[in-house]
Amino acid sequence: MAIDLHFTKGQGTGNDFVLFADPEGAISLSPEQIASLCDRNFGIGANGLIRAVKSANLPEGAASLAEDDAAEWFMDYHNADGSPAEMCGNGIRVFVKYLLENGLAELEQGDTFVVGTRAGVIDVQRNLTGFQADLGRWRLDGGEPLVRAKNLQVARPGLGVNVGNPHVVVALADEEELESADLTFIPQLDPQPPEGANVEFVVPLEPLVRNGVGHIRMRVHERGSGETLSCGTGAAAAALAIRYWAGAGAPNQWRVEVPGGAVGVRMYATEDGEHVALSGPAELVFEGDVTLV
Ligand SMILES: N[C@@H](CCC[C@H](N)C(=O)O)C(=O)O
Repeated sequence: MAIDLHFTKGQGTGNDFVLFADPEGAISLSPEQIASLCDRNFGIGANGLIRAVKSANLPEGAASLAEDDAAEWFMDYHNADGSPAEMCGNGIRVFVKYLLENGLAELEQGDTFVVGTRAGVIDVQRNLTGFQADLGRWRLDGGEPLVRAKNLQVARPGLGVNVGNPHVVVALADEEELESADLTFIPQLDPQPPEGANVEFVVPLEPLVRNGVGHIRMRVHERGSGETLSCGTGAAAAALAIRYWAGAGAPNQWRVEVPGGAVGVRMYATEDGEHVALSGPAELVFEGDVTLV
């Protein structure tokens, strides 16, 4: 049966998404249908697909409502290849912007909007550059696999960081090396994490710390999507890894440059452990209608 979708294209620092509203949870797309919508040659083109669905109307939403009954909306995120992902740091800002612009939610300055995701309930607030999302408690997870990428002469030790979804961060020598890495191929991890991982290649900028803020530049190969212009959770993982390697005295606030712009990362203590928050812009670009046959 054909499926008619009214969609919106959105982006945050060049990480781009196809969004559509399905409050009742009535539209179930196959991985192949999602991949065809995200295809840049044969579809709309995007790094991922976001379905806005009421938490009450999908099985994963029950955990969100149990965590916080204000989590009315669930961000059902899929990568460009159709695989589901736990979280998307750039996507959640675009998701909230989409709900607000379409009159599906309200958010006053200073208030917090809560969103259900497969990584738990995420708090989002407006700020000067767009939105800030509290990604919650982060953890070192995934060990220190060796990372190989085309054009990098030797394998490098990475650091596994989980910020709701899995990442491996690798520090490169300098910007020349960062530029020359060929990310059209999936970076090889040894050992390979069973769930796969997003892989961030990072260099510190000079000077690393300015006015108490750390500065790094990153490129990313996203699990299920390939190289993208930005990855919000990846930026958070990269800042956490660089701070870990830098040791005591490293800042808790970072500016992460990505090919599509820059995002902010902040680590702060809470009663339930250290959280990491991500801030950056969100933009809705165009709308359209598509029929999936
Ligand atoms: N681009 C996202 C991350 C999207 C999910 C990721 N590819 C995964 O599979 O974990 C971001 O901005 O965080």
